[in-house]
Amino acid sequence: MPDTAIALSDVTVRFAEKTLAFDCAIKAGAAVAVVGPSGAGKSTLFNVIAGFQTPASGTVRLLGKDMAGRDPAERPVSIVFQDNNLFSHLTIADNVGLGIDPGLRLDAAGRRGVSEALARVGLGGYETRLPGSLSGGERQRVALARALVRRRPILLLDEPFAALDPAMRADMAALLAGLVAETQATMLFITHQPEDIGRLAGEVIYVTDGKIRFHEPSGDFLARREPADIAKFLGRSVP
Ligand SMILES: Nc1ncnc2c1ncn2[C@@H]1O[C@H](COP(=O)(O)OP(=O)(O)OP(=O)(O)O)[C@@H](O)[C@H]1O
Repeated sequence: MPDTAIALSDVTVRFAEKTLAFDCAIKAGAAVAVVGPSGAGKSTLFNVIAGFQTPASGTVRLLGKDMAGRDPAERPVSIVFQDNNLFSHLTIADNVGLGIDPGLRLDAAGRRGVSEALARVGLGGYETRLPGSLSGGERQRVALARALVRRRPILLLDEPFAALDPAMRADMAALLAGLVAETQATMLFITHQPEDIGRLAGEVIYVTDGKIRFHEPSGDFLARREPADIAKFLGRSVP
């Protein structure tokens, strides 16, 4: 596998009101927290990597290959959206099975993969239940199981902890840390909570105003006393 999992060079995204610009290189196997204020461009960065947003210019290379013209399904990426996107009328097993085949034509190995992924996220035995009977945290884990069955080497998680209470946040972080260690996936996750960085990330990308302002080891980021917006985010008193 190439050393660099994700490389964005001179990527720009133009919306009516603003232009966003991304440059970064992320090593294979890295666990990266993507943080920054609301509206900074974090989700757009994910959409560019996953192929839901086509850049106006620049190059997106994943695992050494140029992704120009490749649809999301053709990329080595799984993305878990913030609102987890489960279909309320489908069972949990079918919701996960969609990750293997959008037409839900699963053979025995596929069905076994679904059950294994559910067990992996702590939801063994939930196969026949419907999303409406699950808690927010459980639904989030179903979405994660659906991403896992796709077995893509790059995993993007948009606020995986948002719907979880503090104890469940710690459980989810431990689960994700175990998964990354086991699968050697490259994982990026968006969070608004500094404690998630220390739990899970080796490095931090700080996005503000449509740009990657810092990309550095988690320890360096968590020790920052400036600039003021990061000190505030980290809960330090700002003079
Ligand atoms: N499809 C779109 N059309 C126009 N503007 C957009 C579109 N998608 C995003 N934007 C704008 O681009 C900027 C970045 O949005 P983005 O959703 O990436 O931010 P974010 O950092 O993920 O925010 P949050 O933390 O609130 O989810 C925002 O100003 C947003 O309004």
